[in-house]
Amino acid sequence: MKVSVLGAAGGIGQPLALLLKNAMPAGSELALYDVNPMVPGVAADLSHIPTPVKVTGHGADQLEAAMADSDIVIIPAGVPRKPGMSRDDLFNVNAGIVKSLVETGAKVCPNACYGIITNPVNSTVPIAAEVLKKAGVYDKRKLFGITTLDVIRSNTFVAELKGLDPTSLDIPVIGGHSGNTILPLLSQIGIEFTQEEIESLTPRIQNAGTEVVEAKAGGGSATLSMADAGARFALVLLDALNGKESVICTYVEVENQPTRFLSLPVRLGKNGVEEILPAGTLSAYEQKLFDEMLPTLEGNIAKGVEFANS
Ligand SMILES: NC(=O)C1=CN([C@@H]2O[C@H](COP(=O)(O)OP(=O)(O)OC[C@H]3O[C@@H](n4cnc5c(N)ncnc54)[C@H](O)[C@@H]3O)[C@@H](O)[C@H]2O)C=CC1
Ligand SMILES: O=C([O-])CC(=O)C(=O)O
Repeated sequence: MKVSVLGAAGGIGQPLALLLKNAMPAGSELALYDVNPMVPGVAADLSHIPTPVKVTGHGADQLEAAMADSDIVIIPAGVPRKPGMSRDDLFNVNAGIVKSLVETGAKVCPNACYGIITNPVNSTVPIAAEVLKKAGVYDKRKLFGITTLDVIRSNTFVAELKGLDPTSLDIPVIGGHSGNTILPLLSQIGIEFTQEEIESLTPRIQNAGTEVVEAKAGGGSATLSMADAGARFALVLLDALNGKESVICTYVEVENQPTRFLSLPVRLGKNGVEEILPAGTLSAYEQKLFDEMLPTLEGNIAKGVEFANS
């Protein structure tokens, strides 16, 4: 299988490529693309690690070669937030980047699965969907917004609070990937919380990205934890394409839901999305937050669709 990473010289791209180089199955290929001219050097650097994964580096004018025949395309290309910015403030720059990358993918890897990391994810995934649709190659089973970081943060924060092993947790997080659209379902994991604990954990999870942006003080947003989350997602998807199914929360096109795109638990298999699972029963608190965030998510989706079709 071939995985391409677009934006591979960046803060997320480099550690993500490292994690993939060390964990992808023997015989697979990792193609790294970036507009930053150092990307062949990132590939040369990684290629010295003795794992049976071939790494290639592709500079600005080699996007087609990087993406050609990819089975999975992971996109962290674009600008990150600085303190005081919302993810939506990145739209003007990042929407065009995602649009043009996916336009090329539609030509050279029409059957690829896409994992979108570039923010604002709530809008960049609908952009990718519309671009692929226009090109006549859209398969909604193969387009994902990567929201795994929200899940691993939830696991970490709950484990810290309750003195548990974080690797024993897999907390469902539904909705989208920004502020109040991120909805962890703490009522579903068989752990007792006081309402006070829930009302402190939930906003901490929703604002965890901002916590990192502020702590980095102008130096960017989460890169290392996102690389870990991105690698987890890509490896689960690779396994699924190879026949080993898993369930993971991810932002996909859905049916019979209040919005066209939503993060839900999804069963991944050989064709990408095999089944979108129900969110299950929400507590009254979670249902209220879900209902309240819908207009924001709907607006983010509409903005992406409009941009892609303008
Ligand atoms: N989905 C999620 O949970 C998360 C998403 N993000 C998002 O990921 C994106 C990347 O973040 P970082 O890696 O920290 O930024 P960065 O600035 O360190 O790296 C971005 C890379 O993209 C490259 N790039 C820019 N335009 C490109 C193009 N047209 N084609 C290919 N490469 C291009 C840059 O040269 C740079 O190497 C941001 O939009 C950020 O908001 C960040 C953390 C979590
Ligand atoms: O907060 C940001 O801008 C980056 C991001 O999406 C996250 O860390 O969840």
